[in-house]
Amino acid sequence: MRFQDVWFRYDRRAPWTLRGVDLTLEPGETAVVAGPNGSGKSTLLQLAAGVLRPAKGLIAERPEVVGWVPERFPADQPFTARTHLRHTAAIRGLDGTAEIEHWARRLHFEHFLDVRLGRLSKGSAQKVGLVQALLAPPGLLVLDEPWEGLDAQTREQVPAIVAEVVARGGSVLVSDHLGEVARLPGARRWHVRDGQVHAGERPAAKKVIELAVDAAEAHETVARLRSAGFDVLTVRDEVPLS
Ligand SMILES: Nc1ncnc2c1ncn2[C@@H]1O[C@H](COP(=O)(O)OP(=O)(O)OP(=O)(O)O)[C@@H](O)[C@H]1O
Repeated sequence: MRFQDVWFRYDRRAPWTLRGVDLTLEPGETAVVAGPNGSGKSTLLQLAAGVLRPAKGLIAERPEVVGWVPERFPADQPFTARTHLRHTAAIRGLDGTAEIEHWARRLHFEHFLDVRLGRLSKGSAQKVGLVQALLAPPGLLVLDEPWEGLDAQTREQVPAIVAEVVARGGSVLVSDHLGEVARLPGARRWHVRDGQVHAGERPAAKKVIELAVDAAEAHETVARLRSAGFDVLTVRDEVPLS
């Protein structure tokens, strides 16, 4: 996907939010959008997702299936989570039953599938917001502050979900306030400031090494690895081989 000299403002008399943005996101690439509050991160993501249109310029080669997870999932709808997800699947040309069950199991929300969206907590609604973007494998996944509002268990899943989209050749664009970038190995950084976007270098290819330590030493080992400059991605209990 390519941004070609993209300009955007919310109103014809308003100042430009973004000016002359030129960017490329390759298939299989992840970019993390950073920048001060109000700099235009969400605006950039909405342009990428096709939710907003540029006033000038062009966004070329946007993949056909775009999964868009807004910062706040609009939960004021008269549907249950299941009905909402079924509608979304139908728009994608899918039956969706198997996909909805898969994601409800994986993100632990089978118990509220038949609860109306308006009655869900913010975090629960965010899960539905995440899943509606994943029912059909996205060629582009756009995540606006994906860690915000999600419970810890679901947050742990975000890097794995991103990795799965990328492994299928999809691209991922994610904004990040909470400094969780380190958990997305290989991600590029796009910095938004004063209406312009500066793309950082493509990071060198990395390998992920799994290692096991005694539970009592886990905390200290993580601290030692981090202080030595390594990105510690996950810490989990050992799953015994069956
Ligand atoms: N719907 C809108 N109508 C008018 N102005 C808007 C609208 N949405 C955002 N803006 C303005 O556009 C600018 C960029 O907003 P945007 O939400 O893209 O920034 P952001 O970097 O994502 O901010 P934050 O870090 O606070 O989420 C801000 O000045 C904001 O007030």
